[in-house]
Amino acid sequence: MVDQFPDGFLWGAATAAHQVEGGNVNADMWAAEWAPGSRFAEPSGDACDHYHRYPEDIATLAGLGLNAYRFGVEWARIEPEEGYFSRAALDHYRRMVGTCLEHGVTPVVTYNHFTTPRWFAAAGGWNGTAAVDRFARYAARLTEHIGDLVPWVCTFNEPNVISLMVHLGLIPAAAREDGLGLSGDTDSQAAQSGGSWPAADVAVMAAAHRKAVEAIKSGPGNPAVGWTLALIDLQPADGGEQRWTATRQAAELDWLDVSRDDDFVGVQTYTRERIGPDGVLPVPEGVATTQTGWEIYPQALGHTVRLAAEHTRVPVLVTENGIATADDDARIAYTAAALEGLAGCVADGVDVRGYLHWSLLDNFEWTSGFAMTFGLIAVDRTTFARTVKPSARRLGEIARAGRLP
Ligand SMILES: O=C(O)[C@H](O)[C@@H](O)[C@H](O)[C@H](O)CO
Repeated sequence: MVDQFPDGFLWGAATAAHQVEGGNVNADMWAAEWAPGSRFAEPSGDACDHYHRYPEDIATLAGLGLNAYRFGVEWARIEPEEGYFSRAALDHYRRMVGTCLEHGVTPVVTYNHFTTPRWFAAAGGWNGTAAVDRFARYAARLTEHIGDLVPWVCTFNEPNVISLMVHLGLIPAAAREDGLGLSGDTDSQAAQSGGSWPAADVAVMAAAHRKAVEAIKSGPGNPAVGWTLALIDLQPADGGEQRWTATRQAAELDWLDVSRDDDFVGVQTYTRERIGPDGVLPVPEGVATTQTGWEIYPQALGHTVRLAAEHTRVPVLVTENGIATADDDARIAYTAAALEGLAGCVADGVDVRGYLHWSLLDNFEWTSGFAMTFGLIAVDRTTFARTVKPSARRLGEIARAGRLP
């Protein structure tokens, strides 16, 4: 069994601003959580209060033996009103980066993880005329303030997520048109779940990404820049070859094409979907699934990392991988099997730079609320007290050893 990882490999965990910080009142998503008929199981509210407790959480991550932390910056805090940039918020995120560096933890910073300021969503979101310039201006202003300290920047988290859900038939094609801007079209599922999720059109998101990369590259520091992609391990089932080819091309390969001009591609994988002639096949009876109803299929990661590397020819960073479960032994087994697949990639010469587990904390899983527990650390929903799970210690041991047990 191959089990070795290269020196300097990034071992860590990931979070997103809206899912852990709390009190994100200027975000489009916040409004949608409280809207009548909202699709959210519950509002994010204080989430994990990470906005205040990040020093403790980063210290815990470092104490476990992990050396990297992927977190998101909340645009709605940085630019609560169009053209007005909050110095206090910029300073907050510079302190977060500083806290990572103090603990010898490499910060991997995501500039946009689904949520946007209300004013941006109200202006049509990603299909709004000035979306590209607005995002680039925000990226430039943020880079000016933290760029000198940040070695890894993800412009977008899963810009292909809506495209993937549309092509897998998980949300209505209508989402393709309105780009989930606040078009007032409350019928479309995603519109009810609020805000401006990424546009389904790769060209729209690629344009915003490319202009942001230029802004970041012309700022202080010399970060590696890329975006992260939701890569489900799509597999053709009997008679599904044609549909599989079309789905993979539109929802994954077209987006990977964009990464060819980047410093790296962030791979985010949890499971597989089998594509039959009429679409996604249900998980067979008796096959183990997660709290989210996904098949427990850790082998998916090795498959998608190989796909991303072969298709882009750029280094791969695993920016998300994990399992929603209350059974922490299942999390330990899942992570070990996923890492085995990743070690196989490394042994075959695939340029993999790191593994960031989703998630550092049990957190706000969007419309599912807090019921889905992906965390290496449990969070008491009343006191916010943190409890480190055995899976966190196990990942720390693997990180320290740089190899699988
Ligand atoms: O994929 C996403 O939607 C995000 O990147 C995360 O925000 C999720 O919480 C995670 O993937 C588990 O679903």
